[in-house]
Amino acid sequence: MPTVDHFHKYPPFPADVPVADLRCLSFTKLLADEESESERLFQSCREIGFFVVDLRGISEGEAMLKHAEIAFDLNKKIFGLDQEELNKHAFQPNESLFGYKHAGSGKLEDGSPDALEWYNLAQDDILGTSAPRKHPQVVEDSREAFQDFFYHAHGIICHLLAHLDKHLGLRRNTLASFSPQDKPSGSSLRLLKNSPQRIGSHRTNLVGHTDIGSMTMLFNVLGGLQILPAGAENVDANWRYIKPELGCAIINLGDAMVQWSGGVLRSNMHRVATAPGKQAGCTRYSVAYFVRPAHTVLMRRIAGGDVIPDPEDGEEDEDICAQDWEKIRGAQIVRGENKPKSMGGRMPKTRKLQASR
Ligand SMILES: O=C(O)CCC(=O)C(=O)O
Ligand SMILES: [Fe+2]
Repeated sequence: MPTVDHFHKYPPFPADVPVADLRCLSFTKLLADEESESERLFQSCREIGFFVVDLRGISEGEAMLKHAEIAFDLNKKIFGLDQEELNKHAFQPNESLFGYKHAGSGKLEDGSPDALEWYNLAQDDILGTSAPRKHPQVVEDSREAFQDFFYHAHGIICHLLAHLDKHLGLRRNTLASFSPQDKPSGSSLRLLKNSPQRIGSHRTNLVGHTDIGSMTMLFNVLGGLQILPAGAENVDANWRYIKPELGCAIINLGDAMVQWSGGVLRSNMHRVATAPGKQAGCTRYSVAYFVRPAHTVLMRRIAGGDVIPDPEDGEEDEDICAQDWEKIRGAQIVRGENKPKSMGGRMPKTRKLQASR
C-alpha cells in the first residue's frame, strides 16, 4: 500500500523470490491518454489480466492512496475487535457474502481449511443503494470514510475501463455503464487479514481463484499474493509473487470481462500464500475493491465492432443477468463443479497488436 510509513514498518520484500513480471503503468499518463501507456494497459489485460498502477504525482491518485491508507487503519481496528464481536457479524454463505469470514471457513485445493479472515462491506449498503446492514460500531462510525473510498476507487476504475472501451472498439463509457454506483450490484470492499505464519512456511492461505466481477483494485503492503503465469501448470513451483510497490495499486480483471469481451480480456488465477522471507512473521492486511456489474446487466459478449470475436461453432452466448450468473458461478465453485482456471487471452478479431512492453 501507499505510504512510505506503512512500507517501512515491515521487513522488506526479499530480493530472491520468483516474482511476476507485471507492467507498472503511470496513472498520470493514463489520465493524459498517452497512447503507448494505454497500449500497455490493453496488452496487460489480454496477456496477464493483472497490472500495477502508480497513483503518485497526481491529485486524484494521491487522494486514492489516502483513502487506501484510511482503509488499512480501519482494517486493523476491525480485526482488533474481540472474536465474539466479529462472530456476531459472520457472513451466511447461502444468503450473502457480506460481513465477517473467519479463518478456515473456506477450503484449499486439498480440502484443508484456508487461513484468511476478511470483513466484506457491500457497496450498496455503504452508498445507500440497499437497506443498511448492521456492523460493529467501528464500521458504523466510519461509514463516511468508506463512502469516500467507494467513490474514489470507482472513479479510478472508470478511467481504466475507458481505455479498454477504446481498445475493444466500444463507445466510451460502455464498460463503466455496466457498473454504475447507484444501481444494486455485488460490488464490495474487502478488508483482509492473515495472521503471522512460521518463517519459511509455504502454506497457501487463500485458495487459487479468479475474481468473478469486472475489475479489482487491490492494495498490498506485504507480499503473499501470487499469480499463475499463462500456460503454466498449477503446481507450487510455477506460482509467482506479486511484489507490492509503494504508491501503487494492483489491478486485475475478473471473469465478467472475459464474458463481455468474447474471451479477449484475461481473468487470471491468483492466490494468497504466506508472505516471503521475514514478512511471514507479520500480520498481513490487504484491501480490495471488487467491482461487479449491476444485477440486471446481461453477461453476453458485446456484439458488433471489429475487435470482439464472434462466437465460434458450438459457442453460445446466454442472456443471463449478472445476479443470476454470479449465483450460479458461486454455487458451482462451492460444489467443486467448476474448478477455477484462468480464462481469456484470445486474439481480437482484426486489430493489429503492437509489440511494445
Ligand atoms: O489479499 C490479497 O492480496 C488478495 C485477495 C484476493 O485475491 C481476494 O480476496 O479475492
Ligand atoms: Fe481475488
